[in-house]
Amino acid sequence: MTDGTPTSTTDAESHAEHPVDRDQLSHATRLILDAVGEDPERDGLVDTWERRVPAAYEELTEGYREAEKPTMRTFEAEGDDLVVKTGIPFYSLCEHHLLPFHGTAHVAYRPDGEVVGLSKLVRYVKWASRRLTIQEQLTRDVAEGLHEEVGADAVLVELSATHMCEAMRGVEAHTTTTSRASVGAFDDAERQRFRDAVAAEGRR
Ligand SMILES: Nc1nc2c(ncn2[C@@H]2O[C@H](COP(=O)(O)OP(=O)(O)OP(=O)(O)O)[C@@H](O)[C@H]2O)c(=O)[nH]1
Ligand SMILES: [Zn+2]
Repeated sequence: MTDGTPTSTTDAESHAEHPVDRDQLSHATRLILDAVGEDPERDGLVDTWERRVPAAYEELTEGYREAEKPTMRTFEAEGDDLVVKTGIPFYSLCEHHLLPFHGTAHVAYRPDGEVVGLSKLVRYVKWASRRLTIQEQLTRDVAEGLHEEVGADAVLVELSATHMCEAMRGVEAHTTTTSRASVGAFDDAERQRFRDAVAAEGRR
């Protein structure tokens, strides 16, 4: 359980609203190509630094921009039974190597008079993932973000991910890392229900 606050500070609130500077991204990409011994002017690479990489980075860092945050419409609903959603795919970038880590998110929340559209849980995880971060921080960002957005009593989040910085380079091991974060309290029966739902997802 990730109860402490991770040292990484990648939550959206810690960043001023900052539009992407496409020219700078283009310049930086050209420098990287040059630095690794490529010819940025060869046919196959001109569009890469001029257009493709800047556009890709703009998309992959949408999580810094509140304007891109999904609208979390809620509906009044009676009852406080746990809502559990498993198997949400996500893709993020590690802040250490700028390489992807990706996997599956599972979220649960106890409603407090309101529920949120189910697709919004998926959209929120995808949006929050689009930052440079570490897995533990992303897990906490999703838990705290959903708590605030949904107005839920309590939120529980589990992420399972594979890190390309471990798989493609460095230790060169394709492993799975699991992290959890929660806001509010859950009783034993609720935790068991969450574990059962996650386990059932793993068997699908
Ligand atoms: N806790 C945590 N560590 C991560 C995450 N993503 C990458 N790392 C680790 O960050 C560490 C960075 O270690 P450093 O020694 O600073 O960098 P490095 O020399 O590139 O390390 P190696 O990857 O071991 O080659 C590595 O152990 C990575 O596996 C993450 O999401 N959470
Ligand atoms: Zn990394």
